[in-house]
Amino acid sequence: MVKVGVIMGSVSDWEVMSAAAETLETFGVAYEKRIVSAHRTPDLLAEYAKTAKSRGIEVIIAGAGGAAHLPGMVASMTTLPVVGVPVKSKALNGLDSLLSIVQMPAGVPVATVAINGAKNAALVAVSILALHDEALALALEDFRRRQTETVLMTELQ
Ligand SMILES: Nc1c(C(=O)O)ncn1[C@@H]1O[C@H](COP(=O)(O)O)[C@@H](O)[C@H]1O
Repeated sequence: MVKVGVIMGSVSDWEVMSAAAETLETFGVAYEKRIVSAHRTPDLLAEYAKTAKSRGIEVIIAGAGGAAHLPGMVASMTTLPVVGVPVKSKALNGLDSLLSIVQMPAGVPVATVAINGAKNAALVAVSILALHDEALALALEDFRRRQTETVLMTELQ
């Protein structure tokens, strides 16, 4: 059953957002990926956000660039946790994306990761799901252990 919704404002975001998909696949988390835009497909956005919970989605990862209203608008229409990924823009290097996602008014949160931080967005989703999934929790601990080992074993040339 699909647990995570990975949505993005444009097909052009996929280059960045595919890292979230790959990470979810590594952990065996079922996800769906969709293009949904607050600006270009506002009705679809409302439908997606309002039906996600009843469809069994537990976390939404939303990536967008520039005037990145998508994550905040989704968050306004669901009580599911929404993780926002500011996608690096050409004009302002993603600072516009970051600020428009992170500066939410109190009461409607978007958990915002770094510019192009799609991998970390997936890891946030995994850690949320792991709260009630023992196997996933063990896999996450194992991931962290292996990551630490890799750093400790790395020798500078
Ligand atoms: N920020 C948004 C939204 C939204 O927030 O609803 N919809 C599309 N976009 C963004 O526009 C950028 C350029 O899109 P195009 O490459 O399609 O012109 C993308 O990074 C997308 O996320």
